[in-house]
Amino acid sequence: MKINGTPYRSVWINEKDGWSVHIFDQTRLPFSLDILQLTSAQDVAHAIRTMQVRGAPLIGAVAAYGLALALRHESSDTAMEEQAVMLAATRPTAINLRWAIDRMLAHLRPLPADKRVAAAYAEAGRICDEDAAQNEAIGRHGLSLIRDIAKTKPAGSQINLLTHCNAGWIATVDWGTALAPIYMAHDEGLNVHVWVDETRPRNQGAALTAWELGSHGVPHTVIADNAGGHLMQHGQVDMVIVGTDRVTRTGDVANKIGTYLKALAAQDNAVPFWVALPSTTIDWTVANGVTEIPIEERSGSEITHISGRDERGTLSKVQITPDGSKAANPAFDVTPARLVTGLITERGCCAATEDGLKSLFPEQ
Ligand SMILES: CSC[C@H]1O[C@H](OP(=O)(O)O)[C@H](O)[C@@H]1O
Repeated sequence: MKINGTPYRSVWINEKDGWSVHIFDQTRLPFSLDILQLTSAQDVAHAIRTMQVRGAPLIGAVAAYGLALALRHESSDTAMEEQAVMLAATRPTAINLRWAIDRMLAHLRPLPADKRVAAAYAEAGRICDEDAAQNEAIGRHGLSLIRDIAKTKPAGSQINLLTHCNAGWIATVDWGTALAPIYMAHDEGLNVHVWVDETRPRNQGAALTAWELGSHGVPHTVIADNAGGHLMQHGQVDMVIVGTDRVTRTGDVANKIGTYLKALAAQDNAVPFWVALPSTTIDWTVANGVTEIPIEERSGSEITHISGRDERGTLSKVQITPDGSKAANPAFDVTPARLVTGLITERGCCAATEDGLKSLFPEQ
């Protein structure tokens, strides 16, 4: 996507040296656009753990380059396996991370050690190109849903969408998942408006989705996480569209904490609840999301403290809870398939069911 007219992806190889990896430091957005140069697998692991880089497809792509960086240092079998385990362990919920590492290992294990570095960069590049193409396709399929909503409303009236967290281009290599259809609808002239859940505690909505939509000129309103149900009760939401970190073969959806509550409110108000995902986010080995998907528990300090820009324009962090108060911070929840209207994938839309997914992915 473009930033001030310049096209960017959210991960790229430094053209000056041809091997170091560039990402945006997403913990500094929306107030500062800082490019981070990653030169080792340890740099990549730190960036993923601290959420300088985040978003299910993107952490998979960056971890793939992390393995390439590791192989530049040492390309033996033992070193490669050890670094792969280290990178895969950086965050537990998004299946894309495991998927990307497994794909890299399957490609690299058969190769002699002296061929692995070049092959790793090439495969990581393919992972990036495929993600961007898949998300563009998700955009086209999701666009048809938004067009259908437009047909049910008076010509030109506002189409109100609600999204949770950030599933935009900066959560992927390009285009995004939940936001891709929104960008395309806006670009073709549909009158879309987005309710942006702030998405406590890391505020990916308030900081990242709002920044993305504002940069692209898409009308949007940031709301408290707890406001969505009220808006749905008052007919202010035509469709909920979110991303995901892992979808089971039966259609259960793991996503940022709070998604489940939005799905409950959507069902109670007969608001369509759609989930956008590339097939790299499907975990075909898991049937029951609630009992089988590992939920990341992050530091309580993300609850007790909040970051932002103060009145002097300085990025700072302040405490918002009393000294000594405990905090619990599950980072994801699982929305049962029964609450999901449908899934938007690169191959089209389907029901959030095993048959629905198999209809699009019969090879599985
Ligand atoms: C397109 S995947 C976006 C997905 O990833 C986010 O999690 P995090 O910001 O913790 O990496 C969130 O669950 C989004 O829906």
